Amino acid sequence: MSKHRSYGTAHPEPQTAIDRTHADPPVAEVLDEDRYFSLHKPPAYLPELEEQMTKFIEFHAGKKNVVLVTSGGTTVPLENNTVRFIDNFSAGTRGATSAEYFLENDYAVIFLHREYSLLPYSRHYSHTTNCFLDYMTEIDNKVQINPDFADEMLVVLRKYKNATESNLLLLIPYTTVNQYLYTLKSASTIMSRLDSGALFYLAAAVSDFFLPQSRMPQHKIQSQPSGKLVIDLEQVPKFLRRLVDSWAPSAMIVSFKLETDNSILLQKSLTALSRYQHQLVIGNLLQTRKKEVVLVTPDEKTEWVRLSEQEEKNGVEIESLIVPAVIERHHKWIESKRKE
Ligand SMILES: CC(C)(COP(=O)(O)O)[C@@H](O)C(=O)NCCC(=O)N[C@@H](CSSC[C@H](N)C(=O)O)C(=O)O
Repeated sequence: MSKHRSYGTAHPEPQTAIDRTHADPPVAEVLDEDRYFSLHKPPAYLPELEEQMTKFIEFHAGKKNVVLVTSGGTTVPLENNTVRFIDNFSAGTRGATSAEYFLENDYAVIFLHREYSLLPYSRHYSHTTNCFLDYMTEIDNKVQINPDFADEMLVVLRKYKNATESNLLLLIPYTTVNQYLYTLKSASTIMSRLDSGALFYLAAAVSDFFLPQSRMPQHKIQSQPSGKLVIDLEQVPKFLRRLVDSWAPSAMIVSFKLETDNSILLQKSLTALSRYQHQLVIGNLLQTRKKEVVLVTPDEKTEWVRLSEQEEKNGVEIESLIVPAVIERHHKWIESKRKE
C-alpha cells in the first residue's frame, strides 16, 4: 500500500491572476465536462497517482474485482493562494466504513478520499471523536493498549494488516473539487481495463458549484468597500455522464444521492438514474443517513435498507447491510455482461 503522503491541501492549481479577458466559450458546442477540463489544469502530482493506480490494477486484474470508493467532501477554493474555501459536512464515514466491508467481501479497494478525512480501519481510533490516546494507558511507566479495548483493537489491526500487506487497499487523496474530478477521470480510465469487474461506489460529497479558474483572484480577498463579499459560482460539470458513457463504459456505477427533504429523495434518485443511465442510486437523507438508505434501480424498483432499533443499539453499521446488497448487484452485472 502506498505510504500516505500529502499532495498539498486546499491549494488549487497553478497560480494565475484573474483573467478578466476570459475568452468566450468555444463556438463549437462542447459538453460541459470537456469545456471544464480544457479550462482547468490537472494537479501536478497526477502522473504519480496514475502510476500507483495502474500498478494496483495490473496487480489485481483477472484475480479480484476492484471497487473505487470515493469518500469525504470536496473543497471549492476562493483564491489561488487559498485562504478561504467552501467545504461541506462529509467526514468520510460512509466511504471509509464501506471500504472495510468491501475488503471483507474479497474486493480490492482504491480509496479516493478527502485528505485527512476518515480512513478504513484507522477511523476506529482517529479524529477527535475516537482519539487513539483514549485507548492507551500507562502501566509500569510504559504506554500500553488499555486492556479493555485490546481484543476489539486486535480484530481491527489484523484486518488492517491483511489489507495493507496483501496490497488490497490503495489510498488516493484529493482536497479540491478540481483534484477530485481529474483523479476520478484518471482512475476511471485505468479501471476500465477491468471491464465489468470494475465497480464505482461514489460516496464522496462532491461540490455542485465551484469558482472557475478564470475568475479566481490570485491573492487573499480583501474586505470590500461595500462591506459585502458577493461570490458568483458556476455549476460543477455533470461528470457522472462522462464516467458512464466514456471513462468506464463496462463498469458498474453506483452513485449516492443526498437530500435533506424526504419528499424529493426518490424522485431525485430516479432523475439521476435517467440522466446518467448508470446502474444504482443509493438515496440518503442527511438527517438519517446512518440508519437508513434507499436503493433505487433503473426499473424504478426501490429497496429500503434500515437498521432496526436493536441493530442500532448493538452498534451495527448500516454499511454492513449496504455493501453486500451492492455486491450482489455487481455479481449479477458481471454475469449479464458475460452473456452479452
Ligand atoms: C456524503 C454522504 C451523505 C455520507 O456522509 P459521511 O458519512 O459524513 O461522509 C454519502 O452517503 C452521500 O450521499 N454521498 C453523495 C453525496 C453527493 O454529493 N451526491 C451528489 C451526486 S454525486 S456528485 C455528481 C454531480 N453533482 C452530478 O450531478 O454529476 C448529489 O447528491 O447530487
